[in-house]
Amino acid sequence: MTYTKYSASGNDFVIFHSFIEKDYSNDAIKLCNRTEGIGADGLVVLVPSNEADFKWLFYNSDGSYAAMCGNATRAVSHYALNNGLVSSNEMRFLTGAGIIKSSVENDIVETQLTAPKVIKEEFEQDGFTWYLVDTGVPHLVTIVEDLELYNHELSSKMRYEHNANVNFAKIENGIIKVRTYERGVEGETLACGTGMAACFLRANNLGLVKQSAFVYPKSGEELTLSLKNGTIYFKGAVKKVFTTTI
Ligand SMILES: N[C@@H](CCC[C@H](N)C(=O)O)C(=O)O
Repeated sequence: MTYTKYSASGNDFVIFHSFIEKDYSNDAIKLCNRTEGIGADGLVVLVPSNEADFKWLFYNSDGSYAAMCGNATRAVSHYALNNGLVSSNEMRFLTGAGIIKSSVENDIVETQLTAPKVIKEEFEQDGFTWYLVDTGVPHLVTIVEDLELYNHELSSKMRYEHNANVNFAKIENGIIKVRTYERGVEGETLACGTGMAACFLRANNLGLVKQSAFVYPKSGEELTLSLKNGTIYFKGAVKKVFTTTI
């Protein structure tokens, strides 16, 4: 079997394609293991679809299934074009959260995420003001003055109480810096696309950023998030790290 490892702003994935649609959660646990496997935050398997160019099956590194992963939408688009699974640099593919549209220009990929849904408006808990939104998967967002306020224990507690990923965001001069605790990785990752989208939406709702903004995750890589007709567009570079046959 041939596997490709990608990094999308530091959020890393093992990707392969197959004609067989089945449960790949055990493969995710083995392949994503950083000591005995390839090592990644998630596994994505591309399978055929009658409705779109292809369908994806996404798993977190602990084997849990997730409906969406923003960074993986960018990595997978690049992979599909590079492996001849699509004939054009513009494509649409089916995820657990719905259809994703994307376009690839060299290493820069822009995807249109699924329409966001607010789950819970502003509420107070443990000394922070939170907002809960589904940008394909659920995300808690709190806006802080200092990203050093990111707290692993609190994030882990909030994650289980709300069954959501947890984001701390700092907004300064119209740019957003984000730290995310991810479900299914059970720790902080270098970037989370749907998390950045949730922080961007919250900041836009509060009037702190315009319809388009630069967002920097923990890795420091630059992403552009834009809001057009109620949907979020997510743009940035991806990197194919290596391909291996095991
Ligand atoms: N890293 C992803 C999100 C992956 C799914 C998430 N961990 C969950 O289980 O909700 C992204 O870039 O959006």
